[in-house]
Amino acid sequence: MLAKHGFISALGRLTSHSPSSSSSSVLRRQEFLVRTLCGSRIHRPKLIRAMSSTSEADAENVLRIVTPSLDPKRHKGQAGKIAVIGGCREYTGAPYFAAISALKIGADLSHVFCTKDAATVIKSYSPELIVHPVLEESYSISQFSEEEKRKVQDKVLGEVDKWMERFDCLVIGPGLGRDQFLLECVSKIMVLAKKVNVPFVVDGDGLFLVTNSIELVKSYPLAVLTPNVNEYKRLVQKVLNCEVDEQNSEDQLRSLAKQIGGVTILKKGKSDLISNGETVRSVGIYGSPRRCGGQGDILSGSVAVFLSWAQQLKSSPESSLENPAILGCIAASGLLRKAASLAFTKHKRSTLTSDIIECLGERYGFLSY
Ligand SMILES: NC(=O)C1=CN([C@@H]2O[C@H](COP(=O)(O)OP(=O)(O)OC[C@H]3O[C@@H](n4cnc5c(N)ncnc54)[C@H](O)[C@@H]3O)[C@@H](O)[C@H]2O)[C@@H](O)CC1
Ligand SMILES: Nc1ncnc2c1ncn2[C@@H]1O[C@H](COP(=O)(O)OP(=O)(O)OP(=O)(O)O)[C@@H](O)[C@H]1O
Ligand SMILES: [Mg+2]
Repeated sequence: MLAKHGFISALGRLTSHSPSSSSSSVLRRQEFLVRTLCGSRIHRPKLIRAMSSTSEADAENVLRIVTPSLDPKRHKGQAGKIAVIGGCREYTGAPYFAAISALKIGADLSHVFCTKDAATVIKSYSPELIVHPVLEESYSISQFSEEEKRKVQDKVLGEVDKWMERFDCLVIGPGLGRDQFLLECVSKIMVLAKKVNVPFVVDGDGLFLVTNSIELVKSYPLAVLTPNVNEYKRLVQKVLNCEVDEQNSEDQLRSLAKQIGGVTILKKGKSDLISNGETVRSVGIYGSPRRCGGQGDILSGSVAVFLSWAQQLKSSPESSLENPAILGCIAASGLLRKAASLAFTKHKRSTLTSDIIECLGERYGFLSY
């Protein structure tokens, strides 16, 4: 055990000091990753069998592998450009939490595409975020003819489209609201993202949209859904046509992900469960007993960053073991839980989402170099 830890930390140091762009570094990271996820020196077929059953992921080591080194040769943007699609009249906290978490973890740029009403509020929370006041809700166009509404929709899509290819990952849904006109625009934004293979994490009201139009994500391997208990229940009812079965939650999650064509689903709960329809992994690190709103938003922003970092590790099409979406989910869940635990030791029952965000860097400090 200790010997394995020694080996792991030695290899961790090795990878974190070498330029992440070099192929030997990437190969070392992958070799390390395979060992970390599945135990040391296991042959490939055995490895694949090990991945196909539910097991507790070693989140801390996945975090270490996925995180790129802070290499002075890298330029702004290489550590990740994330965009959150969300923020409306009612909700300005959720998109802020998701977007600022992405920056706190180490992304270089974090954008928010929201409604005009939400934009000034979100900008005032933080000068770090790039905020685009481009989305429209029905109330602002209620006097418009159908033709004029179509023009507004085209304009919204044009505003997002000109940025789309620059993003490494989108987070669709935190604080989006459920306005029909706005959700129609967001459906089209998802189609644009799929066209250029930009991964996306769907959360909050994005899941409301997707549950009612499952074809938006079906068979898109770069889609990650992060449902909470209510959102999961609605997905199961809609897609599997049954109720949530807590006795067989792993099998049910696997079936759900398979039925949606192999998307990755992170089911949030006491233990977070992650599946892409084949393997099921869990992250049960002790977090915090506080269930204040906004923790799921931290998670969705974090998954986006870790997923895009994990994608940089991928070297060959046959390396199916290193599914970046699953790795991204494991890393994000592990980090959030550890940060929540640290925040709770400081603030106890007063712990708020912003306290947990403050702890992301602190908990992550040991990986920062
Ligand atoms: N500070 C903020 O701006 C926050 C905004 N949030 C946003 O709020 C929006 C809604 O997210 P929630 O997590 O609250 O959504 P949920 O669907 O989990 O819950 C919404 C509310 O409706 C209730 N509810 C859910 N399903 C129900 C049902 N079938 N019958 C009756 N009541 C039901 C829930 O108990 C909850 O109070 C999302 O856009 C989310 O991102 C949250 O992320 C929390 C923080
Ligand atoms: N019962 C629980 N015990 C321990 N941790 C939990 C529990 N439920 C959720 N969590 C943790 O909190 C994180 C956020 O999950 P939660 O269910 O609160 O999301 P959410 O409802 O979408 O949050 P938000 O308020 O941001 O919308 C999860 O990743 C999980 O790690
Ligand atoms: Mg949520």
